[in-house]
Amino acid sequence: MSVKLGPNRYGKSETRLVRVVRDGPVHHIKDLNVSTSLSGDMEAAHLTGDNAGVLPTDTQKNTAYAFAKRHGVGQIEEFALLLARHFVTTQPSIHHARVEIGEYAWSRGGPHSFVRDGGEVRTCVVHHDRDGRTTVLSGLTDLVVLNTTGSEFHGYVVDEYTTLPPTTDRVLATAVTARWRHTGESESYGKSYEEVRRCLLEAFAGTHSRSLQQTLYAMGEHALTTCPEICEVRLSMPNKHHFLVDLSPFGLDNDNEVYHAADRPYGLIEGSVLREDAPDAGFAWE
Ligand SMILES: O=c1[nH]c(=O)c2[nH]c(=O)[nH]c2[nH]1
Repeated sequence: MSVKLGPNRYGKSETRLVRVVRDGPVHHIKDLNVSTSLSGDMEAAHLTGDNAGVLPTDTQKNTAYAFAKRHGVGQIEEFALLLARHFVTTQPSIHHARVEIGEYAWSRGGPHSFVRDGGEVRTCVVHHDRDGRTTVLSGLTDLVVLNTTGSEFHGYVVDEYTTLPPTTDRVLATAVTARWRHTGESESYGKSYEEVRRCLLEAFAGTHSRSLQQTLYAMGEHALTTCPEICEVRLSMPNKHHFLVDLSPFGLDNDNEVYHAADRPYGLIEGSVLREDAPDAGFAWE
């Protein structure tokens, strides 16, 4: 039997990096989770154990720390691009770099004191290859949102297993994971991020929803029609079901007031919304 090496990549995942900038008595922090993944001439490493082309994952981690000191950490997309370009341009054996960063937000509690903001994480995924092709995704995870009305679900398929009652007024709640693709390299990733996030929230709150699918599309559409620098939005939204509790055993009615917030199972609604003329995504989503 004959076998061969298929697609492969390697790197250091989840390097936790905190950069403090000491501006006199006022300090600033950036709190990152950096994952690097490299690929290229790795046949020898896999087939014969020859590591001559392998940049150790430990070195990849060190590079992230050294770059945080040397270059500082601005927008996560820019830091990811810096690292990706460095690996590809300095190592002949490395043909492609993927750098993913999550940024945890902290609010100021004092000149040198900070309070972690909720569970929401800003994210990016950057690819760069030796032909100079670069792609940038920005995004967020765990943006938890809830509407107490303005959501219906009815008119769906009913078969012999359907028990779900139709509703014209329900709680709609989800934890949004969103990623959006930049058409080129952006001038201002920070401003772009704030604007896309604002659009997602505005559409979630402002859409009279007949399903989470319809809300998902409205969110992507609003971001794309407002932000010219992006061409595709991918959303993953668990339907965090809120079930009305039957209070009749206690002689109480329940007119959409008391719910059981179930954590599982949950519906998972996922989709992509893109411009008609969006350029080919290439390796952006890999
Ligand atoms: O918005 C919804 N979409 C569905 O596809 C679905 N399925 C379900 O049971 N509840 C819901 N809600």
